Amino acid sequence: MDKLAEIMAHKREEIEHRIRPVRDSELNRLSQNQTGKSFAEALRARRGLAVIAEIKRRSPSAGQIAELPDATEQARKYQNAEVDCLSVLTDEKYFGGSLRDLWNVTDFLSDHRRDIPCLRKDFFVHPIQIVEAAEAGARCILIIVRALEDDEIDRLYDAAQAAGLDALFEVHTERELDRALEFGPRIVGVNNRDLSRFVTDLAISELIIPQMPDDVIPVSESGIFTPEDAARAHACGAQAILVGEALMREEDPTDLVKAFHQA
Ligand SMILES: O=C(O)c1ccccc1NCC(=O)[C@H](O)[C@H](O)COP(=O)(O)O
Repeated sequence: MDKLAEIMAHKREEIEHRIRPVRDSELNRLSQNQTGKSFAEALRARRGLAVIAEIKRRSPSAGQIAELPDATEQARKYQNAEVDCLSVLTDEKYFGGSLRDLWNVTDFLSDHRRDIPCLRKDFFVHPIQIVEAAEAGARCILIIVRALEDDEIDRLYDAAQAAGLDALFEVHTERELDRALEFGPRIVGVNNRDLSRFVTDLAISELIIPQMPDDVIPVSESGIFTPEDAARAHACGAQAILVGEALMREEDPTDLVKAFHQA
């Protein structure tokens, strides 16, 4: 079984005991709690290349990346570095994150009056995860096109919109982009990493991003380490990059974020 399929199978099992019906009225109530900029607005507000900085302790491809007892320490570094959005990995088994991390990070940001929208980075299969994301203060969820059936994508995107959240549609091939566009997404990320084989290649963004329509915000994700990598993403049309490992390995990510913004 490839790694993404293994993770999705685990996720379906993990959330089984939390599944319950999620009504539109509950999602609409959650949408009324949203304050500040949406995820899409924060990406559009940046002149130059926007940076979505990820809090990522470990991953299946890289192994251990950072010892991080408290996710808010990384959020503080990212806030000081003036990133545009955060991505908080909440999967425990494969990435060492938790929903508690997301709660802590969004509490930290609101205590410091910082309007930095957060993505709940997890493997979404059911609207209950969207309820959890909205309750924990996320402004965006992830839809991995390859991992889901059309009816699941429909259900997740409807629920996200009803809860007032954006959705980052993630694709890795031209066919997946065609599928994603059927749902009218506002934000589409091209994952440069093949999640089955863990080969990372920025040429995937260079192939797919130019094919996106003008009303979509294109994001290049994974394998971006240097300002030159960011410049490649920007040159092919990315409005934003999503970066985990490179920023997590910096003691102070400020200079690297600045270089990414200017790439
Ligand atoms: O990163 C992995 O090894 C991975 C494996 C299987 C599923 C998802 C995976 N990563 C999720 C991501 O999309 C990345 O964390 C994100 O794009 C940042 O990537 P990077 O800058 O290369 O850390």
